[in-house]
Amino acid sequence: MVVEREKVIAWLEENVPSSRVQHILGVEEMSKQVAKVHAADEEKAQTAGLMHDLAKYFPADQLLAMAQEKKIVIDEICAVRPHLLHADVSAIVAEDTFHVKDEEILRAIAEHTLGNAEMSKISCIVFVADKLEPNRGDDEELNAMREATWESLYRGVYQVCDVSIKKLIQKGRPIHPRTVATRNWAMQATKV
Ligand SMILES: Nc1ncnc2c1ncn2[C@@H]1O[C@H](COP(=O)(O)OP(=O)(O)O)[C@@H](O)[C@H]1O
Repeated sequence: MVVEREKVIAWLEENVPSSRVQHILGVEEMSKQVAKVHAADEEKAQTAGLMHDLAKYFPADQLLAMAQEKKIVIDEICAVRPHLLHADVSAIVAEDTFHVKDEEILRAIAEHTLGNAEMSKISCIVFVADKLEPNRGDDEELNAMREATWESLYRGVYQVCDVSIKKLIQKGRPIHPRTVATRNWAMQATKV
């Protein structure tokens, strides 16, 4: 593995609640499996899955300060909801604390919540695994997205975007435009 897995798990056990560690391990495993099915680098997918939520429980002021220090663009929605920066900040922790240098892994961590148009396969894999790993539950909607993902990674991505957008609308929350761009891109990508 690119990083020392046991060290990351020990760090997570200190910094996130045990239910979140279970989710993270679920994302790690599902990322590896999806990578295998879709002929992507399994080790990179697994590493990005393991590290995607390092900063999940950092307080808002810490997320904002770390993002500012690294010159990450803090747009209007992230300014109002700094929690969305946990993805970018997790990539910072992966690089600074665990010395991850691989750009594809770092991008996959940074893109796991909002997605991005033109995502790499590794980014797509972590994006869907975060929403679909087994600890997320077992209802019809989740299972349909899982089926789609095994058949076509891009179909999985756009279906996950659809459901995320639908849930944000139901809760009356703002929708980050990057997730809309991700949906449109992934939908197009299923046709080529
Ligand atoms: N595309 C988006 N636009 C705006 N808010 C979002 C978007 N995606 C997720 N969120 C919000 O960000 C928070 C964290 O999302 P996420 O990391 O996916 O949640 P979790 O892993 O805890 O289920 C949630 O409150 C969610 O509503």
